[in-house]
Amino acid sequence: MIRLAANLSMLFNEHAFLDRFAAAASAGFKGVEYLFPYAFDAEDIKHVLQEAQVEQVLFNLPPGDWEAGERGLASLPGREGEFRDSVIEALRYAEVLNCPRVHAMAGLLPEGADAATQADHHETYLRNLRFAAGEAAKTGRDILIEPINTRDMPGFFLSRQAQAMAIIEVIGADNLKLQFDLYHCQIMDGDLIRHLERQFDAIGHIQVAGVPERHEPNVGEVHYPAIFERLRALGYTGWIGCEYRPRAETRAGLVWGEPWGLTAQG
Ligand SMILES: O=C(O)C(=O)[C@@H](O)CO
Ligand SMILES: [Mg+2]
Repeated sequence: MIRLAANLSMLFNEHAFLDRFAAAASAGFKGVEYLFPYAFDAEDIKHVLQEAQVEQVLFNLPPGDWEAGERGLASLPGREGEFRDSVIEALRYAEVLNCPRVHAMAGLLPEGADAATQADHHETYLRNLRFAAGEAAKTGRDILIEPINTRDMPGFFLSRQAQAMAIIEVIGADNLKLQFDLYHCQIMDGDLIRHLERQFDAIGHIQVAGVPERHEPNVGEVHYPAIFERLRALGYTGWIGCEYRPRAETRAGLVWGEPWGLTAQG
């Protein structure tokens, strides 16, 4: 069964944030995800989720100073206290929103980072992810890590699928999983279906977008019907987050999703 979630940081931006939940539901989405809930009271978001009858499927931990260019704290040496606070805060929202998983963004390496600095980030990342997985396990939630392409996010610490899989393996926590974003994988690693098959057991969430412009999935070089078919054959029962920038009005561009229950006409 293909279950599609609307990424409300990118889709339905024609509406104010709290109105995007109903807009997504009326287009056929059963779940929603977005970057961050923290500018809103958790109870207010819970209310719009319930009104729209959609599930909250994912959001990110507080990422540090986003406006100043920070992109997560999980691998940043010296920021461990802030990272721990971010885990607690995200899990507090997850509890209210009944969200089973949260994404811990890795953060950026300093420009020109030498091998010692990279090793320091790696060790910090491992320690922080162990802490996060331990805290999340207390309420039965998953922590996700996502390789992100370094064209969009230069310096992002976690950029390759193999790196993420090695980290998941070395930590060995059942609730530390891969956020498999096919858009990033296509740019950095390619070979999407083989990655999907090899990594299947580690996948906690999937995201899609057209490549290379990050528009609708039917625009660009990736043939998503073949990927959705393989997911179905593999027995994937998780969510697929639609994390792309619509070329024009969100609803008009949903034609690509009609075979999977979305409706392009309002
Ligand atoms: O950019 C992406 O891709 C995401 O999934 C965001 O949550 C940033 O990690
Ligand atoms: Mg993503």
